[in-house]
Amino acid sequence: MGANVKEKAKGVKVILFEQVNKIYDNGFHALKDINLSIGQGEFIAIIGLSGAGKSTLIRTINRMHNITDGRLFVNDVDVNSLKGKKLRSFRRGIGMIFQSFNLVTRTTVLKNVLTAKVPDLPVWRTVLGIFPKKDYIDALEALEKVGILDKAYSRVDQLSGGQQQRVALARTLAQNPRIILADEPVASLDPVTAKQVMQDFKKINKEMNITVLINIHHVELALQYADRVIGIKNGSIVFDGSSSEVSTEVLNDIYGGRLEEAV
Ligand SMILES: Nc1ncnc2c1ncn2[C@@H]1O[C@H](COP(=O)(O)OP(=O)(O)OP(=O)(O)O)[C@@H](O)[C@H]1O
Repeated sequence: MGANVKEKAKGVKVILFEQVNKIYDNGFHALKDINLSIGQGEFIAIIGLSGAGKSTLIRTINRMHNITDGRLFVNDVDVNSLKGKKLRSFRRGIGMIFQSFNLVTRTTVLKNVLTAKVPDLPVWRTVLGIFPKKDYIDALEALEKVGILDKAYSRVDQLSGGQQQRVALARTLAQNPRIILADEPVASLDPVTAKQVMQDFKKINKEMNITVLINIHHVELALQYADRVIGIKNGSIVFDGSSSEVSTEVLNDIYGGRLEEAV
């Protein structure tokens, strides 16, 4: 591990950024000299103004975005060196949750969760929609973990936004990930449902020791549920510490004095 990386991570280190920069093709410098070390089982909220670089940061971890320079390791694998089959299998080990759920709404909850198994199955099984018994058990267990087992045979478009986000979470769990990246997972939910979904994340984090990184605009939720907060401003990390260390001063720095708009 590089000596210049802040030792904030607890437990076994699973994600390591060393002097990472990301410059988009249009020349925009979105991540600047990022040094970060993240341990297995941490629950981290990434906060910052719109356009600060939060999505770019988490999307480099599963190589949805390539970094421009520096080094990025996940479980000691140099992420930038991955290609083809190895890259696809690496991505499957990392769950990704989006604000928009990304579900097939005109089919059942169970079928959506089972799609997590598709990459591992022979084509004939996926074409016929025939999954091994173990896959059904995994999918039903994942639904149970997020409290919507009773909805397994409901169509997704009959569910509320919060329930749909839980289906997305169950689909990710059925992939058996060690890391979950969530990009604004509660942004389109009402405050009560947003809390319930944050509780789901916390539960799977604690019970399954899955590392969770969440980009989030709701500062109060970030402080309530995350153990560690990373503040990003103009592509740089300006705060990295425990939620209890996040003071008004820290928030004013992260949000450039526009704190009232953030909380
Ligand atoms: N494909 C792209 N090409 C060029 N610039 C981009 C691209 N994607 C993002 N950016 C720019 O990079 C910066 C960081 O974007 P990013 O989406 O990471 O911010 P964010 O903090 O997640 O914002 P939000 O909270 O609004 O989602 C923004 O200025 C954005 O316009």
